[in-house]
Amino acid sequence: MKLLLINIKELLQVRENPPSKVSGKEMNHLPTLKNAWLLIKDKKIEDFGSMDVPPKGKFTQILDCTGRIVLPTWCDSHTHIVYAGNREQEFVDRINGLTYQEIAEKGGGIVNSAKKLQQTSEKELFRQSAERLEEVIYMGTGAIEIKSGYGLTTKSELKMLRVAKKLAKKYPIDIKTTFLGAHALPTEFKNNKDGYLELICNEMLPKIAEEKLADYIDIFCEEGYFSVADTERILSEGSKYGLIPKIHVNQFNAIGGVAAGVKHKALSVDHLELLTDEDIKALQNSETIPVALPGCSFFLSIPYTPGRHIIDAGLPLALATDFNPGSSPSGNMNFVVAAACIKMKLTPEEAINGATINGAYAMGLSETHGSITKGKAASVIITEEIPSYSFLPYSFGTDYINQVILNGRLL
Ligand SMILES: N=CN[C@@H](CCC(=O)O)C(=O)O
Ligand SMILES: [Zn+2]
Repeated sequence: MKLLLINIKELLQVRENPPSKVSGKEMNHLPTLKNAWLLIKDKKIEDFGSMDVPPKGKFTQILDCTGRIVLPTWCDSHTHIVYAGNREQEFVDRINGLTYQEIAEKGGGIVNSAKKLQQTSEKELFRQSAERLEEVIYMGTGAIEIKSGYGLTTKSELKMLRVAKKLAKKYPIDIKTTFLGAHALPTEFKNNKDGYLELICNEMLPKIAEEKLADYIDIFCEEGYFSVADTERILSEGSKYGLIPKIHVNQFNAIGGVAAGVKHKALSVDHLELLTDEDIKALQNSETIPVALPGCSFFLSIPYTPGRHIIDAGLPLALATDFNPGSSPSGNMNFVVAAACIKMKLTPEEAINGATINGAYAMGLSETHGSITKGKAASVIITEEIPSYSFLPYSFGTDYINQVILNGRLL
């Protein structure tokens, strides 16, 4: 199967020898090729070039992309799309004056989602999650990370991860999974945090490792949830099973979790709505990538991650949706890119790098995703006819995706 895209107005993120991530000033550079063609062979990118030198040979299908921009699909490195029901009542409660923390203290929040998920069968959980996955695929997401963390019992955490694995089997999108048992204290362990941590370490982790259900280990390092010491313990325990750390940190308070993440060689530290100079220092000279989740800031009306400051400090930055029922019920990476430009003052080039090549890095997919490179996955977005790539974040809220190709498959 050879699929040829011709007359592409502009092919974005074209890299012959792609770096694993881009940092600081490099983030403002988005390599492109105007008036281009792209050749896809089976599931991979075979070649690309200028229409001045068109490719020779026979092709199964030719797509004329006149006026359209083509770019790698979004890499959404932080989601919780496997969940049951929704939490729109909490949304209304917040409009009426309660804070996210107050709602959690009253038994809402993560524990509320856990209650719903525990009562939902695996089949129904799959059905609900598949609907969301299909939605994000058509919005241009070609690789996605999915966390557990709404189970909070061994049975339900396993149920979530099994559903994520089944989604990976059924859909052409690339999926990485993360075990987030330490997302909140379940009601039964309200006054026994150590007991719950024991359960995670002695029961959940061995089972998850045995069934090979997760690539990463995560924890919500935050006041009222898990401390830095808990974080260190869970990350080292996960590492014993080969799970690479990725953490939720600095969402509401900066308590030293970023340095702990770096110390444990976390692949990413996510949220960072609050960031200290010490955090920035800890991240410099590390391989850990900061991940901003502007959809969460928008939805909860909390500060935006200081992305401008992070990039100006020479660091890389990835962008993700945090799609979840409580703090960001949207998996729209197009909106995330727009919000990063509008609210975090990223240039369109920085935002597109954050959502493609750096997103791929934040989910361990640098080798196969995030750029238009020979041999990488043929997962691309074909836009509608638009004047320039800056038009995508500029016209926030409007869908300008014409077609999505995932691993060579035209959807
Ligand atoms: N902050 C922790 N976890 C999720 C939200 C969980 C929820 O409210 O259901 C997040 O990334 O925002
Ligand atoms: Zn999250």
